[in-house]
Amino acid sequence: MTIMFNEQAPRVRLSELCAGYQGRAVLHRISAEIPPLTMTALVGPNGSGKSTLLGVVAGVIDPTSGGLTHTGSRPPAFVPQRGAVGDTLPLTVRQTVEMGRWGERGPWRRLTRQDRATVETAMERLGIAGLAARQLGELSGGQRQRALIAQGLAQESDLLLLDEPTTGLDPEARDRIAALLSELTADGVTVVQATHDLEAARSADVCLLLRDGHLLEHGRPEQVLTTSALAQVWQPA
Ligand SMILES: Nc1ncnc2c1ncn2[C@@H]1O[C@H](COP(=O)(O)OP(=O)(O)OP(=O)(O)O)[C@@H](O)[C@H]1O
Repeated sequence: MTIMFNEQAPRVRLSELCAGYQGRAVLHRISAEIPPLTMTALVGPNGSGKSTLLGVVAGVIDPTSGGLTHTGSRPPAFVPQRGAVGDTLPLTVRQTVEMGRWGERGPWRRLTRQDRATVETAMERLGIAGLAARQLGELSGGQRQRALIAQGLAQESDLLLLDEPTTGLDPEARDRIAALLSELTADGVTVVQATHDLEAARSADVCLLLRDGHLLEHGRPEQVLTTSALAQVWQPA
């Protein structure tokens, strides 16, 4: 199925893509397009391959076969699941967010005034400017999550990939992030999030429903999030 919301080429095109880990096949012949300037939600039960697919789009996992095409000129910004990042690193919130600028600054990592302004804005947008000097390890899970999202934002990519960005957040923080992500798409960013948050999936422009590494459905939320899909994903037997 091809979904085009405008005349522009898809930001990412997957064709017959397969991927996995050391001989273990996880994704099976995934063909899909991620339209630009939209929010795409990856949904599916635990272990269905959402994180793996994000990792492939992020370029941290190589496909074993099939094609992956990016039309953007900038590398994607990838915000992995919080559990994948050491919570005990001796870093402040500001230092964590500053790491988002390293890709631009190269090996010397000397930040410009503009970089520092970008970092400040990213922290403000996530509501963590007041925590800038705090150690990451002293924060609550939700605060750390927001610091990692701010790091992704600071990369100023046109493609933001987030793995479960709202998991473990309180309703206020969840709403803040939902609003931020829709602002970003309006500002020219293509957003892809793996999510178990039904509200986030419903508010996406496109949903990709995965099960056992296969793409079952691909389309608008109202087409994809059917009663039976919801029963599989949100109330697993
Ligand atoms: N580093 C790894 N090495 C080997 N197998 C892995 C690795 N990471 C994930 N897998 C396997 O790949 C499959 C898909 O996992 P993945 O994390 O992509 O699913 P998911 O849909 O994101 O799940 P969840 O909703 O639980 O986050 C699972 O069977 C998992 O055990």
